[in-house]
Amino acid sequence: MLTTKNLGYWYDRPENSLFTDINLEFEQGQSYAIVGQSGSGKTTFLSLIAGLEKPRVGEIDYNGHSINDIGLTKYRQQNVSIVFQSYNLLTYMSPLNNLLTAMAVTKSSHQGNQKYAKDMLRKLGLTDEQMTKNVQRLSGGQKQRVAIARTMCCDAKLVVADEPTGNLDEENTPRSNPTLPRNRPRTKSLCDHCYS
Ligand SMILES: Nc1ncnc2c1ncn2[C@@H]1O[C@H](COP(=O)(O)OP(=O)(O)OP(=O)(O)O)[C@@H](O)[C@H]1O
Repeated sequence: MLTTKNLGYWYDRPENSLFTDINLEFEQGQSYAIVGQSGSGKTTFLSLIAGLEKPRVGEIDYNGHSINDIGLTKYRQQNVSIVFQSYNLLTYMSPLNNLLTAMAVTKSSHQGNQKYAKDMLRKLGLTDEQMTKNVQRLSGGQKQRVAIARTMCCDAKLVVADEPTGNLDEENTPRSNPTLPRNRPRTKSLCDHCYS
């Protein structure tokens, strides 16, 4: 379980806090959606629970241990996989090599298993031809699907996805495609002025 305790964050000055006193519990095996207006701090909040940034105030516990005490790098390496808004793919490589590299770096149980990586890319709708050409030659939606496939290959205990379907068409989003995960997210507003 992941718990946030009185979480607060600001970039420049404390009086410009993006959010304060965020107390949430995320249970194992569940999907959650964080919703809010543009600029309300969703990406910032995700970067805190992914261990990319330290909170200014409060604490994040993972299975009863402060992620600060675990060490943010260790916490990330052992538990977290991130689907970034901007994909963060290795642009000089093919989709397949992106997956194989991530599987090696994270010591995935599927490390070195090309068939597993290819099957995952196929599941996400990439053709055999697309998976071996440079990722720079893919569309935004195709890159996003590679980023999702990469996450699925890495045995992560916690997947943090920032607008993972933002560049996908209707057919490739869970709402309209019954073959994609349909876990209904529990919706929570990030802060008072957000809508849900
Ligand atoms: N590195 C930074 N330095 C200073 N301010 C930042 C930085 N990153 C984000 N901000 C500001 O913090 C606020 C929240 O940004 P964030 O990206 O977390 O919002 P968001 O809710 O994810 O937005 P969107 O839905 O538009 O992606 C914004 O006003 C943004 O300008």
